[in-house]
Amino acid sequence: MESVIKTQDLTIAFGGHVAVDGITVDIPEKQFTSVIGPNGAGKTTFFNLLSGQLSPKKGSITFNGEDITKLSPTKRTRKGIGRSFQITNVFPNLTVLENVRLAVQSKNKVRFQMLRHFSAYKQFENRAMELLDQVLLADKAHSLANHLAHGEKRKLEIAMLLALETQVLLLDEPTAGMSLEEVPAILDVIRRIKEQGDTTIVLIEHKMDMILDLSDQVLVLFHGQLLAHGSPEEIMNNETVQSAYLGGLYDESSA
Ligand SMILES: Nc1ncnc2c1ncn2[C@@H]1O[C@H](COP(=O)(O)OP(=O)(O)OP(=O)(O)O)[C@@H](O)[C@H]1O
Repeated sequence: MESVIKTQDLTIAFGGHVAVDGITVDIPEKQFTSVIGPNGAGKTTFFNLLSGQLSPKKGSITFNGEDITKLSPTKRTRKGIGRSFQITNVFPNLTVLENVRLAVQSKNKVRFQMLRHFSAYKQFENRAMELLDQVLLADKAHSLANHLAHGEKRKLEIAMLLALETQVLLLDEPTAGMSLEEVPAILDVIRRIKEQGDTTIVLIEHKMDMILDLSDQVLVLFHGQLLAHGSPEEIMNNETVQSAYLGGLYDESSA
């Protein structure tokens, strides 16, 4: 299987604290990779290194074989690594549909003047509607963005991210802060993207049932290091993982 992202000895420290410590890993193309680990394990920092928000102290990242270690977040997005909060340029006083249409336009690098052609405008709007359908938010297309509930805002972010049509999606706890009723809809959205089969998805999550259900590969971080990686079954049966982390977590979540 081809790797789309490879990291080599990726390391970053904040002060004396090594938050990501020598991570060497392959993210396979068109697969679903989850990143798990206890609080403070370095998951978000690892994402920040992949998306370019942070620069490593040591090590490298390649994307489709090209060294991107020194590229800015914007350049990485253009190359095909999309991360939801990078594009959270949600305009609160525009409608949901207008927000997604603007994201579609930005992907197509279309300036305002071109929109005088009604057909171009309509084409982008249709694409935006398709995306809203995909994230189960079509019924809110004409609501103002700032009138959305928290879970709906996360769906809008995902629609805007999908508008960029990046090869890789980095999703950092997409269900965080959601009410229990909102979670299944987001799960559904993520499952649909996975089932379409052309996107590489990397997900940080704490919800183990979600990870076991969706993942092809699981990376376990612990104190900034890659403790284990493998299929969900391999991870569940890995004794080191169980004693370091999963045992406690599972007891907690099934209690
Ligand atoms: N900008 C920063 N400055 C200083 N320390 C930081 C910074 N970002 C992260 N850290 C520290 O690095 C470590 C890893 O943090 P990180 O947020 O990556 O963990 P995480 O696995 O995503 O945790 P959580 O599950 O709680 O989100 C933590 O000890 C955190 O306090």
